[in-house]
Formats: sequence, C-alpha cells, structure tokens
Amino acid sequence: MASPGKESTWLILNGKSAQQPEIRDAVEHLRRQGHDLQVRVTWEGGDGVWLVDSAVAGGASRIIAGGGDGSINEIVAGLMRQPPERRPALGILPLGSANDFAHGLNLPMGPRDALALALTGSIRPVDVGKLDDEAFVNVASGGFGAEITTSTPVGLKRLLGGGAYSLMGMLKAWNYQPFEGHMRWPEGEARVPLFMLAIGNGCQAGGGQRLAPSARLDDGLLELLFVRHFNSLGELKRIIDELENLPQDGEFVRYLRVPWVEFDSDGAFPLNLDGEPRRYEHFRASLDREALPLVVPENCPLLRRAG
Ligand SMILES: Nc1ncnc2c1ncn2[C@@H]1O[C@H](COP(=O)(O)OP(=O)(O)OP(=O)(O)O)[C@@H](O)[C@H]1O
Repeated sequence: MASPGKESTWLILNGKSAQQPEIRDAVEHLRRQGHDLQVRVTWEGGDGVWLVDSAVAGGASRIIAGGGDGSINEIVAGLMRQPPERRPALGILPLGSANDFAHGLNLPMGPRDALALALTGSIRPVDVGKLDDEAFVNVASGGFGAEITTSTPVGLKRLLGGGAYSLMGMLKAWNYQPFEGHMRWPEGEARVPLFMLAIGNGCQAGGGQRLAPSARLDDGLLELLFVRHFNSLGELKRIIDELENLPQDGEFVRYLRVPWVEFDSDGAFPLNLDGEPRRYEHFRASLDREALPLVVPENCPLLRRAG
C-alpha cells in the first residue's frame, strides 16, 4: 500500500469494472514489481472529477483512468481544472465497451500490459478539445453520429455497415429528421440541414467508426466532418462513396481541419462529448493546445511527432 503524501500514481477505476479479477491481478502484479500505485473507485457519474482533486492533493504525478471513453472524459475534466504546472499526466487502462480513444492511440488492451504502459510509458503534451467550457479529448459527434454512439440498439451499428438500402429503410422507419443550422469556421460558413457531424481531436467514435482518420493530438487542429442531409437512396449512395474519400468540398460530405468551429442550431442539437450525450442550441468547439500530458505507446498513430 502506498503512503499518501508522497509522489505516486493513482488509478481511478470506474466502479463498474472494479471487481474484475484480472484488474486486481494486474494491480497486484505491478505493485509487486515495486510500483507505487493507489487505487480509488467511482460510485457514480462525476466522481472521476473530484477524485482527480484528491489525487493531486495526495501528490499524484500520474493518474490512470480505468474505464471507457466516458471515464476518460471525466478524468480529463478533472485534470483541466488543475493549474497547468501541477497537472498530472494521464495514463489509460481501457475498460469500457468501445474504448475508442484507447484504440485510436493503439494502446494495449490487456490489463497487465495496459497498466504497465500507463505507469512507465513516455509522456507527450497533447491538445484537449473544448466544447464551450467543457473538455473532450476524443470526438464530439452529433446528429446521426450522436445516435450511433449512444442510446441506440447495437443493431444500428451493424446497419451502418449493411449498405445504403437497409440504412435508408431504417431512417424512414425511424422518421429521422435532419437538424437545420448555421456552421462557421475560420475560412468559411454554411447553412446546412445536417445529417451528421463529427469534431475530432482523436480519430474514431461509436465503436470503431473512423470519422476523423487524419486526426493528430498534437497538431492544434480539429477534424471537422459534416454530412448534409439527403432525400433519396441515390443521394445516400453518393454520401457513402464520398465518405470513402472524405472530400474537402463534396456534394454532401465536407472534411476540414480547423482550429475552431461554431454551430447555431434551429433546435436542440444532440452532440456526444466522448460518448456522453448533450444537447446544444449554440456551441463553439476549439482546442487547448498541448494542455494535457498523456502517456502514449511507442509509434503512437495519433501523434505527428514520434511517441
Ligand atoms: N460505480 C459505477 N457504476 C456504474 N456506472 C458508473 C460508476 N461510476 C461511474 N459510472 C458511469 O460510467 C459511465 C462511464 O462509463 P465508461 O466510459 O467507463 O464505460 P463505457 O461507457 O462502457 O465506455 P465506452 O464509452 O468506451 O464504451 C459514466 O457515465 C458514469 O456515470
């Protein structure tokens, strides 16, 4: 057991996963190797944020988020409340159902390997996304993208891979309505009926949907993918083709790299921040440059500079 007060690493575990024997095994294994690792467990949403305060007060120099994208999001929110000079580094023990951020980083998924890397891996400063004042580290996905990432049956994810015909039928059955709104970014603006929107600091969401494939965490830019709404099967087929190539200025699909973007919606627009659902009538997405010290694997695909 580590002694509080001296420099140590804290593992903040989502309580959903805390009793898994392989997590206990990994913690004991690494403690036996001499690592000073304190463990705290969340009871409910929001606990991750104040547990970061406790970890910092206890002298933690690294904090490991044990959970999925939502848990990482909470812990990043907690870390961003700390003064930059006292902000511990973030390591990740992937324990969610999707683990999109961890997969994008190419982290090991086995608990022993993941925990060992989180404790000993090298640290790089990475950008943190901001949606108004809220932090996100991976992807904000909206419209249909928000529906894919939460609150929909798993079957819907399969439908996305099932081609235009089944997707069109499902959207009709669902009476899917586009979201009208006005988007602005440094070099342009557009009035759009939106089918979907993704704003990526990281590259994937929704359980492996690579919505922002050229995302880098250290480039000072957000990937902006938006897809205009469509009315026919033919148009949907064109969208699927355009999504293959992600044109800057396609007929339906636009893929841009921007330091900020603003959206004014005619209604409450559903947007997930790292998978956690929100609604906005107006938002501005931007970045805090290199604000988060992150533990990364070697040759991390989300970095411009080698990890
Ligand atoms: N002890 C707990 N029991 C149940 N839920 C919890 C507990 N502590 C936190 N939570 C909830 O867990 C959610 C975050 O889950 P997490 O991201 O770790 O897993 P996930 O949703 O399976 O991951 P992913 O987004 O990668 O699929 C938060 O919304 C939070 O409210």
